[in-house]
Formats: sequence, structure tokens, C-alpha cells
Amino acid sequence: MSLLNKVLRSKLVSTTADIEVQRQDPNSPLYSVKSFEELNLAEAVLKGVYGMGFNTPSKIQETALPLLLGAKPSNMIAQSQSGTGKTAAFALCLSPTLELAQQTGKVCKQMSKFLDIKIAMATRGEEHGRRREKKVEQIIIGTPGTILDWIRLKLFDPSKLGIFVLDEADVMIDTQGHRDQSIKVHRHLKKSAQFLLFSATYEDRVMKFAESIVPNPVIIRLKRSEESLSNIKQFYIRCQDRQEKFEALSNIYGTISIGQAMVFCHTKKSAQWLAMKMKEDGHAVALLTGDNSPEERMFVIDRYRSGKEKLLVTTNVCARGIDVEQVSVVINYDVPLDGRGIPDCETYLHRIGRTGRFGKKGIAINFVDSDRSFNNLKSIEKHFGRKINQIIADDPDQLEQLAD
Ligand SMILES: Nc1ncnc2c1ncn2[C@@H]1O[C@H](COP(=O)(O)OP(=O)(O)OP(=O)(O)O)[C@@H](O)[C@H]1O
Repeated sequence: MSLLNKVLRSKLVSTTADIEVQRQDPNSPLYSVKSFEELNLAEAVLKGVYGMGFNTPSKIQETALPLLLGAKPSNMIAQSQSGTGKTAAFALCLSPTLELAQQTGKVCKQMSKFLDIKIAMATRGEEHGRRREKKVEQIIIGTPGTILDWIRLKLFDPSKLGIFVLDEADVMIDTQGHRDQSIKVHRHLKKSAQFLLFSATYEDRVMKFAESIVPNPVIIRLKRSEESLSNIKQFYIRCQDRQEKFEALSNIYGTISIGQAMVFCHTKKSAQWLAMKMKEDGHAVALLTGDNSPEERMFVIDRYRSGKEKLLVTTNVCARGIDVEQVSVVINYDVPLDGRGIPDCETYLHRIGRTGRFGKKGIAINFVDSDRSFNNLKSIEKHFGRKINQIIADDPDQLEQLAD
């Protein structure tokens, strides 16, 4: 086993005791003083929650649920770190991607197992022969385009909905296509519908906009220093070019046997190239990009979730929300940049948040192949104020220190 491999492994051994220690620390997002019984949940929901193996709420669940379910329901703009259980803090929603909507649908189904309610999935690839059937379900979860189609086709009556949730709310109100569609859906709802926004990140500018569209919201906000998680250790590796990045990835592949990994590329093309190279090298990898059909996307993510492939090569389409417990390593094959070529701190945080779910240990490794990408990473490091250490794969002394 290479030294690099040893170091990564030593950082990945998580125990339930680790998570219990975090739960006792008031600064941890997993900390709570209340039990689920104290949160105003219906008996049947409580049964569903316990059935999912949740014993105690996280901080966001403990804070948000009583406010959402109270006698006087409030609107809310909520921020909580990735992997801290925001999904269990709401019940129906619009999601930015097909995979995330499907995942939220599954969580809702599990949680509502003992309730007499039905859930409709409004995503492409899900409709099969039922395209024009009227919807009788009480909860609708989907992507904005399909929901708008359903409204246009009068497949359900939006004025009957009591709660409207935007998951990954910052992208839902900030990227142009999503914003227009989300606002259009919102216009069809009754004025009294509760309006709930959830995300791990809100740029200041986006938070201002959120406040301007949500009437009298309760705001749950993190400080910048709280946004990144201490259970995710961040590293970078200097490489000469994309070939050397590929070799570094092949080296790390062995570590993944104690978990799974997600590799993020900047473009569909580079993701395709990398997946092809890995396959040629004999590694079993999954590839998921926006170029796949909805059916293919669901197939690929389901296979990956069930552990059939250890490594998923993807783009930002999987950067947010996807919850696969066994992901122990996230690799930024390319440092994330926004449409203007500026380091994208929010996307960075979401990407690395695919590991370290609910207090588990995780590792994020950034591949840096030029001074420019190094400087971009440095500005992300500065933004969150959390160290990103260099791994020099052939320096044993330095590696020993990193393993602490
Ligand atoms: N109270 C709880 N006790 C134990 N596990 C929990 C609890 N709440 C949520 N989880 C688990 O934690 C994981 C992360 O939850 P979830 O996907 O809701 O996070 P999130 O905050 O929405 O993350 P992201 O910002 O990445 O979308 C899930 O696997 C979920 O089953």
C-alpha cells in the first residue's frame, strides 16, 4: 500500500463513539437538547422517524421543526451544514435536480410509512404512462420544469397546497432558469401557504434576495466559520497536467475500498474523458452527467448508491444534496469555478459535503494543476478560514504529520 493510501485510510476510520462525542458538543451541528418526542410530531411520524434509525434530532431539526409545526406556522429561511438532516426538517418540495428530488421522495416515503398519505414524484423519467393523470397525492416532490408542466396541464390544484419548500434554495432563487420557474410555481399558490427555504449555503447577496421574497421569515443562519465541517479533512495535491491528475486518482483508488468516492470535473467532456481512462485502466467507475437521459441518470445513481461501483465521476449535477453514506472521499479533479471563471466557494462546500455525512469522517482532495488553480483554491481556503493541507505523496515525514 502506498504511503498516500496509508494516510488517507488512517483518517477515515469513524466510530459511533466519534459521532456521540460530536452530539455532546454545543458547537456541533449534531448537538441537541431535545428528543424527537418534544418536537410536536404526530405519533405516526415519530414511528417513521424511529423506523429510519434516527434516535435524536440534529440542531437544525430541533430548531426548525417546532417552528414549522407550531400553532402559528412561520415562513423560514434556514441554513445548516451539509449532511445534517435538513431533509427531515421539511415534507414537500422543489429540488434542482432529478436525483435529489428522487432521493427526497424516498426519505419522505420512509418517514410517512405510518401515515395515510401518498407522495407524487414530478420528475422527468418518472411519469411513464401516467403523464396526464390527475394527481391525488398530498405531497408533490419534483423539479421545477415538470411541476410547471403539471400546473399547466391542471394535473393538480396548486392553490390547495399548504407548504412550499425550496431545497437547495440558494440555487433555486439565484440561477436564472430555476429562479423564473420557482417564482412561477410560487405565484400559483395561495397567499397563506408556508414558504420554506433550505440550504447549506447562502451568499450574502442571495440571502438578501431571499429575505425580499419570503414574507416575515424566521431566519436560521450560520456564521461563515461554522459553514465548513471539521469532520471533513481537506487536502490538495500538486499535479503537472491532467495525465498526472489521472495517475494521482489511480493511486487513491485503493483507499476507496473502505468506502466510496465521488470525483467532480468541471465539464461533461472532461468527466467523460476521465471515466474512459479509468475504465481502460481496469477500474469500475460510474459516470453521471447532464448528457445522460433521465432513465440513465436514475439507473446510474441507484447502482452507485447500492455500492455496485465504488467511484462516481460526475459534474456539478451531483454537487448538491446527494446523500450516500459510504462516500468517504471527494475529489475535486478540477477546482470549482462559476460561469465567470471565479472560484465558486458555495459549490466547493456542497461538493465536499457529499462526504462526512451526519458526523462521519470524510476526506476532500483537490487536484491543482497550475498556479491559477492553486490561487483559486487558496481563495476558497481563505473564504472559509479552514486549512487545506498539501499532500506530497512521496514525503514520508510530512505524511506522518498529516495522519495525526
Ligand atoms: N436525527 C438524525 N439521526 C441520525 N441520522 C440522521 C438524522 N437526521 C438525518 N440523518 C441522516 O443524515 C444524513 C444526511 O441528511 P440529509 O441528506 O437530510 O442532509 P442535508 O442537511 O439535507 O444535506 P445537504 O446540505 O448535503 O443536502 C442522511 O443519511 C440521514 O438519513
